[in-house]
Formats: sequence, C-alpha cells, structure tokens
Amino acid sequence: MVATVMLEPAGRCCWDEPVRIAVRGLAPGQPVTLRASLRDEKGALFRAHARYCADASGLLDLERTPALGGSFAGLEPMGLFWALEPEKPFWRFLKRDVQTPFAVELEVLDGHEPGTQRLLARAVHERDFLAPGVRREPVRAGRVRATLFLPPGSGPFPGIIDIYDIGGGLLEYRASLLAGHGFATLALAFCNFEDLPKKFDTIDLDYFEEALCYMLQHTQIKGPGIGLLGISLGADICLSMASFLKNVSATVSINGSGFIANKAVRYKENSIPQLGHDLRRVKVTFSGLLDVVDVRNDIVGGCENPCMIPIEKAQGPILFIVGQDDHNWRSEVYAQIASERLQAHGKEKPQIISYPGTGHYIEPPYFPMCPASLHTLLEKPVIWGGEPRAHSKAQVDAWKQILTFFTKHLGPSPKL
Ligand SMILES: CCCCCCCCCCCCCC(=O)SCCNC(=O)CCNC(=O)[C@H](O)C(C)(C)COP(=O)(O)OP(=O)(O)OC[C@H]1O[C@@H](n2cnc3c(N)ncnc32)[C@H](O)[C@@H]1OP(=O)(O)O
Repeated sequence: MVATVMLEPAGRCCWDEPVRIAVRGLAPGQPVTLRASLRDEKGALFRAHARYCADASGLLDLERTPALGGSFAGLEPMGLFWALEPEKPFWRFLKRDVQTPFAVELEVLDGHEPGTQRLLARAVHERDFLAPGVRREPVRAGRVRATLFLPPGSGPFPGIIDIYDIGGGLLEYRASLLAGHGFATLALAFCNFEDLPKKFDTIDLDYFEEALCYMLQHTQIKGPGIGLLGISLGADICLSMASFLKNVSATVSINGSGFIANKAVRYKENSIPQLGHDLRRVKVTFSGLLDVVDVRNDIVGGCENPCMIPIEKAQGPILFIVGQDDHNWRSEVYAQIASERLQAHGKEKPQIISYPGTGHYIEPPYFPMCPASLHTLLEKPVIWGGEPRAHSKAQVDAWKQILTFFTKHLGPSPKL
C-alpha cells in the first residue's frame, strides 16, 4: 500500500489554527521520520523533524502518537511547526507579506536513521495570514503609516491598534490574524518605515493619538473606545497611550515593562523621563551570546518611581501577558510593580497571566520561538529566553486569553 499524508483541514488553514496530520498506508509498527520545512520571504530555511512508529494498523496520527525524538519528543500534534528552527543563526521567524501563505513541506521518510531514508510520501500545507474575506488596506493618513485589516462584512467591528517593538518597520502578521477573529486591526508603524524616522529619541504620543483618531472616525469601526495590543517597547507605548489618551477601552501588554526605558515619552505638557541603563551589566552567556536582562537601572521608589507610566490614569482594564523567562527585561517583576501601582492608586488588581519557561517574543500560536537574534540597539545577538515547548504552549494560551479579553471589553464582532 502507498503511504499518504492526510491533513485536516485539507490543503490550507490560517497560521494560528491547528492542523491534524496523519499518515495512512504504513506497515504495522513501521518506524518513520516526519520532516517539515519552509522558506521565509528572505529565502531563509526553517526545518523540524521527529521520529515516530505507526500503530498496529499502519496508521500514524500525530494527535495520538507521541514523537520518539528529533526536534521534540512526546505527544505534540503541532510540534513540526513550533519546533521549526532557522538554518541561519539568530534568524527570527517573521511573515513579511501577509497576502501570501507560508508553504510548509511535509515529508514522510522510511526509518529513523538520518541520511539513508527513502521518501515515502510528501504533502504541501499552506498556512495563511489572511482569513477568507479579510481586507487589507494600506493607511497613509496625515502622519500615520499603517495597515488596516477589516474582517469580512460591513461591521461595525471592534477595533484594535497593534504595535511591535524597537526594531520598527511595519509587521502585519499579528494584526492580519486578529482580523480573522472579527477585530478591525491596525498594524501601526512608528519608526524605520517609509518616511518615518529611522531612529528616534522621544516617543511622541501625538503620533499615536492621530492613529487612534483614525480608528475612531472609521465608519466600519465600533466606538466609543479602541483596544491596544503591544509587545515589548510596543507594550509600553500602548500603556502610555492608555494613560494619556481618551477612548482606549482595553490594553494588552505582552512583556512590556510599565517603565520608560531609554526613550522619553511626551504628550502635550506631560513627559516621562527615561529609567536609563548601564551597559556594564550586560552579561555574556556560556554560548558567547549577550544577556541584557539586568541592564536597566534599579527602580528606586518602586511603583512611585518617576519613570513609571501613570497607568492608574487608564480608563479601561489592562491585561499583562508575561514570560517568566523573558531575558529582555524582568517582565514578571515589572507586572507585579504595575499591579502594586494600580492598587496603590485605588484601582482594581489587574489580570496578570504569567507563563513559565516563556521568553520575550510571545507571538501568535505555532510561531517557532526566537531564542536569540540581533538587538537593534546593541547591534549584536542577544538571548530572549524561553524553552521551546513551554513557550509554544504559552503562545497558544495567550492568544486565546487576548481574544477573550478584547471580546469582553470591546464587545463581540457582528455576526456575518
Ligand atoms: C544599547 C542597548 C541596550 C540594551 C537594552 C537597553 C534597555 C532597554 C531599552 C530598549 C527597550 C526596547 C524594548 C524592546 O523593544 S526589546 C526588543 C528588541 N528588539 C529588537 O531589537 C528588534 C530586532 N529587530 C529585528 O528583529 C528586525 O527589525 C526585523 C527582523 C524585525 C527586521 O527588520 P527590517 O524589516 O527592518 O529588516 P530588513 O529587511 O531591512 O533587514 C535589515 C537587517 O535585519 C536583519 N534581519 C532581517 N530579517 C531578519 C530576521 N527575520 N531575523 C533576524 N534578522 C533579520 C538582517 O541582518 C538584515 O540585514 P541584511 O542581512 O539584509 O543586510
């Protein structure tokens, strides 16, 4: 009998959805190796593999059969995706063009010995970043440089602004996936994109207010408030927006700090000074990579430190998503200080969801973890923390929590 790869859903699905992989037509108990590979838009190759044995009927179902070793071990139906590793060192898994899918090649090889394996079956699985009917609209309005993703239908939809980290550019993949869940989502650039400054010294909230106004005046976006989602520096920008600007209904901080790091924040007559850092606290790991986790200056005065964002002024609730092994900075400690500050100012204790074994780049489900990559400021590779299996589980759960939080506080999307 000929071995065949079966995929469910067949052919394609969105990147944040699980796919069921099974192989039919193997010999009873046959040892096989499954291999996954994909190339990103810059041509970088990502690969993962795992060894399995078919069951007594010659079927291998990744939802029922544990991997015996390889890039991962145990019952991990999506392991061939989250365990993908770049061939090029320190290469981050990114989707640059969300209008095309990632094509993942799946191969079934005979046996467990590398090098001598015969190809038994092969399939290509396409993983999309735009769900059917999601519209992508480039936004060049006033100073705002962004892309808006609108769910199918005429709305009005709950709206979210999505902001990434200090690397800048315009990363659209998280916003496009969120639109597939019914949220009109604006992927917002703030530096290193088109005519925006390559580098910046101050975070000027006027720019972000302009983006917020763009969302609020959009006929297909539901008011009276907008949700904010950010990671790293993007999370701190979101917390600053929520603290100073009106009409922010809910904020999610993914590994933000609640402090102004090395770029002062300005809004009209208000400004928050930077905490600063000391490069003498950069550590060199055993592997020779840099670890910047303790580089920031101490927080004198705890939650009343003047470099802290006045999050008690935020109108809407804040959800803190935290990786306990974040090596960019101590996100868990910072979330606790944020909670203390809110309570010290008579606000409710915020929801903090803290994940063990989880590093800095908490991305949408099934994104391979980025253990280390080039730091924009240091221009050298730094470690980001995280253990791939735990990090992957955190990403799946965090995504669900984020969707639930925004649905609760922005309201559900209209039914199609
Ligand atoms: C002084 C420091 C202190 C430390 C901490 C202080 C305290 C904290 C203060 C701070 C708080 C802040 C808190 C925080 O936020 S901390 C988070 C810090 N984050 C970063 O440092 C972001 C790092 N930047 C990136 O990863 C890039 O911007 C990305 C990858 C997003 C692409 O960006 P862009 O689209 O602009 O790239 P390009 O096409 O023009 O290529 C440019 C170069 O980038 C390289 N590249 C491209 N793609 C990848 C990839 N997939 N994987 C790896 N590298 C990649 C490649 O070398 C390429 O050059 P070339 O090979 O083409 O010549």
